[in-house]
Amino acid sequence: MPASAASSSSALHRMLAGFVREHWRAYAAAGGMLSCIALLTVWIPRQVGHVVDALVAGHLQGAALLRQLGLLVAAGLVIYLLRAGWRLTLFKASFRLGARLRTRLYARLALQGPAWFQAQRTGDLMALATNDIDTVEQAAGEAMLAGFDGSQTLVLVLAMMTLGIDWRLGLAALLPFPLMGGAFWWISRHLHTAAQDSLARFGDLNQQVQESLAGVRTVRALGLVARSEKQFGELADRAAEASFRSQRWEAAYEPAVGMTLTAATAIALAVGGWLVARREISIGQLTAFTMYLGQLIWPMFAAGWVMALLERGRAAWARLTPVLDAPLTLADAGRAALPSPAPLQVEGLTFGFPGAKRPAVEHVDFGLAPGRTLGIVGATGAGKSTLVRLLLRQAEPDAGWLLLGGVPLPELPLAALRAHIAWVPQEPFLFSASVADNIALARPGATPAEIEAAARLAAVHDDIARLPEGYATEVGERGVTLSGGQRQRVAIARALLSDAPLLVLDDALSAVDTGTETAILDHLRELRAARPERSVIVIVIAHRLSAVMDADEVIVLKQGHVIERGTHQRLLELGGWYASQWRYQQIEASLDAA
Ligand SMILES: Nc1ncnc2c1ncn2[C@@H]1O[C@H](COP(=O)(O)OP(=O)(O)OP(=O)(O)O)[C@@H](O)[C@H]1O
Repeated sequence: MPASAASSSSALHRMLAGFVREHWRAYAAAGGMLSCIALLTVWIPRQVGHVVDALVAGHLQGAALLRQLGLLVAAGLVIYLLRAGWRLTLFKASFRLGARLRTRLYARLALQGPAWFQAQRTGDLMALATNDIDTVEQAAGEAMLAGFDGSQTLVLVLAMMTLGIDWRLGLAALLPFPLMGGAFWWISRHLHTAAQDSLARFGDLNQQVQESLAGVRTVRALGLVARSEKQFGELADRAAEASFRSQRWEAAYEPAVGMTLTAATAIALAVGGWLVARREISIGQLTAFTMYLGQLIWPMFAAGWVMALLERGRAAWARLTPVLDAPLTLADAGRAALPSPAPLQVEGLTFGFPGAKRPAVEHVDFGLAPGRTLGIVGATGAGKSTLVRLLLRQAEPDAGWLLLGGVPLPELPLAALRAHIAWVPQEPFLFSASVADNIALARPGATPAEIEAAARLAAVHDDIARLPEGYATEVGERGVTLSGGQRQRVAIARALLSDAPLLVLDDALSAVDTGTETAILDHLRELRAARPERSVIVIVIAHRLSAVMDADEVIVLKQGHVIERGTHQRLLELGGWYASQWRYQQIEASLDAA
């Protein structure tokens, strides 16, 4: 076995052992049921042997015969019930492992920053969350129990064959088995590599699906459908081939079992026939012996199956652990409580994306008291969204501080920080759910009246009322497609409903017209005037300066630096970038109106 396979195998075993220890009751219950099944299973041939011998000798008739047969049927029924019982008990536990791994993966992803995601492929991460975790789950469920069941059946059946019937016959029939062990070892080695390759190809295919779907409009518009189809076809073929190779190695277990058992049966009949002729064993005993041989099929198949499941589990675990154990780009160790109201303080903030020539923001300072509004403007690429990323702790600053309520952000629990901020990005995401559910996302218990009130504030109520089923209309991937401006306003309604004390509109009004923009900003102002005690901080990032003209302070960013700051009036007087941009936008607006 290659070194990597060996280390992934021991890592998988360690993880599974920990899980079994934790859920020992479920495993013990399932193991107990399997032991009863095994005992009953070996009892049946022995009983059949006695019945055959008694029939041959003419001792068994009438009610006694019926009773014996009834006992056999009852044993079959109990076996059936116990089999259903262990499956239910065990699979419940292994599904829990799958759910736990998915949660762990998800929690890990939530704590990684942009630099880490840049090095990952979305399709691969999706494959890990689905296919690879399913595979590990099978190793914790089917593989563990089939392994346990197979081994105990093997021990019991062998004991019955050698000690219960005749040890010479038992040993002779076992002669072909070491050959099968060798074949299993050889098949497993190849299966590990094939399984790893198959999982990786599935990841590639997933990645292509993800990219194709995300870029389907571009692909169509550029007339690249044929090229994209060809690429997809090639990856699908490769994934199918890799899966086939893995299945082929799995299938190789079966003939190895079949050939071994045929050889063992031939030897048993020859040696057994000789022993019967010498009257050292009875015909009934030979019958029972061949039945026992038949019962070895299950442990043999179980061994092949378990090996296949474990090899696939190891391959999947080897792909999962680098993601699960990747060093976090964001630590979530903060335990400080967030004071309320919490002013925001930004001091000497500097951050550069990995590999970038210059920082995206550099030495940025500003302070925002509760209840105040800050406008952030600047040319595209000036660093506006990067500031928000740092505020949401999607990335860590290289230097400087962000403090909320006087507490540096890393000292706050990440969940508390993110719950404190309602962030509306330029291209908000709507989930496949109703409009109402999308708005209520941040406050699932919100009443329809509260949802509607938020939609009115975001100036989207009338648009929603015109949808086929109003607020119940499904939107997102599987529903009605809303326009960019409608999506932005639904997201603003979602943010307003959340009641978070810090609202960030990150170019979130870019797709709405100036009239609607004014209406939303007026609503916001009225809302804050009506509830001054909430003292919400608002940060408005915009290209259109009309969106920030009422802010308490506006900062102008250029190449990551604050080049101008002040109120709208003060900036106009300054006669710099803001003033010329304002004049330009005024002319543009009057031309549009004309
Ligand atoms: N994920 C990233 N990786 C590397 N560089 C990035 C990344 N995101 C942004 N940048 C760079 O950081 C700088 C600031 O980008 P940012 O998105 O903050 O600008 P912005 O002012 O919000 O621009 P826009 O108005 O176009 O949204 C730009 O030079 C941009 O190219």
